Amino acid sequence: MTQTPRSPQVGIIMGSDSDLPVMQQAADILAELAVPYELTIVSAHRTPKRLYDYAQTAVERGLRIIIAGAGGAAHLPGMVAAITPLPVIGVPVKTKALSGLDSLLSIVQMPAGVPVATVAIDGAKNAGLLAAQILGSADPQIREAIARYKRDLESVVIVKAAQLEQPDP
Ligand SMILES: Nc1c(C(=O)O)ncn1[C@@H]1O[C@H](COP(=O)(O)O)[C@@H](O)[C@H]1O
Repeated sequence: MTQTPRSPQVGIIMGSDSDLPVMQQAADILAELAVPYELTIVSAHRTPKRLYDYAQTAVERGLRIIIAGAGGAAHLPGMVAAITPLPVIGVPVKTKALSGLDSLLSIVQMPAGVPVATVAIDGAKNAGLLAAQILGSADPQIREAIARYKRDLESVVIVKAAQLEQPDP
């Protein structure tokens, strides 16, 4: 399991290593914001016992939020949410056959009582940001890192707008 040095607060899981190019974006933004995370592969379909153990021990291992990404018949986020009391953010991973609409609908259409906060198809970066924002609501250091990130985002757009508005020499 890939881990940052401090005890992880966010668990990032995915159904297959083929999801890694997408799910790595959640890890990257958490690293940028200095939020400790762990990252591994867990599948409701292929490793049901591992899924149960992961979700069942998440709280005692110190996790505060779980980001779960999967493609196709993406049952992983919902099954994790069924087992753990922690908030779960679902990432629908784009598929070849149905462009990720299958993943999106599998994750977003949860029955009442078992929510999964679902981001856009391949929206792993936003999943990481959302996890940091949830943690930041009770952690001033993370909140400040998010505020800094937003200021940077704004500056980039302002600079681009200024370049665009400049008359041709
Ligand atoms: N949707 C799930 C689950 C699950 O929901 O438990 N486990 C694997 N998968 C998905 O199957 C797709 C194809 O997997 P492979 O590339 O390994 O064949 C992946 O996007 C994975 O998330």
